[in-house]
Parts: sequence; C-alpha cells; structure tokens
Amino acid sequence: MPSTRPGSPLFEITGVTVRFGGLTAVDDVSLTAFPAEVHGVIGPNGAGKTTLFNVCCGFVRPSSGRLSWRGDDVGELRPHRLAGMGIARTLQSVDLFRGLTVVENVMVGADRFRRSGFLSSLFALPRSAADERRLREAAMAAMAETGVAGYADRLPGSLPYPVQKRVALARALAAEPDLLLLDEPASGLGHDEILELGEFVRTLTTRTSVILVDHHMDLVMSVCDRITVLDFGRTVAAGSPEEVRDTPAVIDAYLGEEARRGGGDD
Ligand SMILES: Nc1ncnc2c1ncn2[C@@H]1O[C@H](COP(=O)(O)OP(=O)(O)OP(=O)(O)O)[C@@H](O)[C@H]1O
Repeated sequence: MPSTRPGSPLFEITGVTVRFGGLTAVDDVSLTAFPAEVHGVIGPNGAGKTTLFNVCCGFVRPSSGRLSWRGDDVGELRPHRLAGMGIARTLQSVDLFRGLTVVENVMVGADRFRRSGFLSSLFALPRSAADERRLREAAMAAMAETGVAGYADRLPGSLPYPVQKRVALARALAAEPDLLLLDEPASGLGHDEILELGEFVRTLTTRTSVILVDHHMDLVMSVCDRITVLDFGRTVAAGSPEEVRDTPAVIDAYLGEEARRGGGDD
C-alpha cells in the first residue's frame, strides 16, 4: 500500500446523500480526513451524524456520492473490509463480544496482523503459542494505554459502561489503524472522563487520523483540527474550531436544539 504524502487526503467523502424512504438523513455532505488530524462531525440530535458515520463504516450505503481512500475510489465500502484497509472504529453501542473476556475482545482487534482467522481459531482450531502470545501482548499494550489492563480477564457485561467504552477503544487501537472512526465516544461519560478522553484522542494523531462524531461541543472544539457541522442532514459550517464557532448557522442549530429540549446539555 503506498504511503500517504503529508497533506494529501487519507479519506474523502464527496457529495454523499443518504435517503431513508422519503427522509433525507444526509444531504450532499463532503468531508476530507487528512493524516495526523482529528476531524470532528457535530450537530444536534437527528442532524445525520450517525448516518454519516455509518456510511464511513460501510453499514449504510449512500444513495449517491463517492468515498475514496488514499486517493482511490473505494466503491462499495463494506464493514469487513475496513480492518484490511487500515480503518478501525468504535460504535456508540460499544458492541463488545459478551462471551469473550476483555483481553480476548481486544485480541480480535489485533487479529488484522494474523494470517489465519482469530475467531475460527479461538472457537475451534488450535493456534500456536507464539501467535497467542503476540496477540495477547498487542492487546495488553492497547489496554494499558486506555487504562483497562486490570480488567483483562473480566467479561465486558460485568464492567461499568465507561470502562466498556475504553475496552472498545483499546480493541480499535490494537488494529493499529491509519484512520480511527469514533462514534459518540463521550456518550455516557462524566465531565472529567470527557476531558481525559479529549486529551487521549489528541495524543493519537502521532499515529492515526481520527474522525470523531459527537454532539459534545466542548470536546469537539478542544480536540479537533477541522470540524463539519451538520443540521437536518446538511453541512451548515466546516473549518477550524475558530471558523465554525461563531458561525450563525451553528449557533442557530444548537440554540434550536436547546429550545427543542427545554435548555441544558446532557
Ligand atoms: N435506519 C433509518 N431509517 C429511517 N430513518 C432513519 C434511520 N436512521 C436514521 N434515520 C433518521 O435520519 C435522521 C438522522 O439520524 P441520525 O441518527 O443520523 O442523526 P444523529 O445526528 O446521529 O442524531 P443523534 O445525535 O440523536 O444520534 C433522523 O431523522 C433519523 O430519525
């Protein structure tokens, strides 16, 4: 795979539209993720953030538009192709394997570097001690980074939600992605945990690009190099945090949401 020149786009979404029946959830949205940058997607509830994220993961096929990876059209993006391309993701729903321990879950992320399938060998075929050791070491390193190494042998369901989110992040990092897609990483976290998350995501840019979808304005503003603001499926602003912060359409979108919810943030 050719290396990406500094400054050349890593992942591009061009003119993507997603329709669900008569509803246009994402309307002609374009976004470019550059190497070593965090690109944020924000917007009030129902703005189309998760739908756009699902397009990036191959869960949702756009009605029109184009996706490209390192300058090449990726055509129909499929979730199972992401890891091989160098893309990892965490989902809002956490999505850990309930029957596997924490370390086994994270080893699934590191599986990208194995020849034979990790899951098939886990459930059926014997695998070499060296393979097992290497995967476990990679998993433990990722878990140490996100602060969950102490939970290695626990089942995810027995852990608090914020810890499960850290496990999911460790699993994505164990894949050593070139692009990390994070859907609502701050949901369910307290104020201090969100600050910690923001600092951690910032450190990731030495080794991966990040697309971060979240509605926590403070997190996105403090962590992202570039931001795309959606409202009713459309891009209402795009640029640096400074550029989007004072855009009237952004203020309108958030004030509008506050009014709809009766004020306050969650
Ligand atoms: N599978 C689907 N079928 C029909 N409509 C959908 C589907 N998924 C999303 N929508 C609709 O598309 C619009 C955008 O939803 P989406 O979940 O992408 O917004 P969001 O910005 O992620 O919102 P939230 O912050 O509440 O998660 C909403 O009106 C939603 O009801």
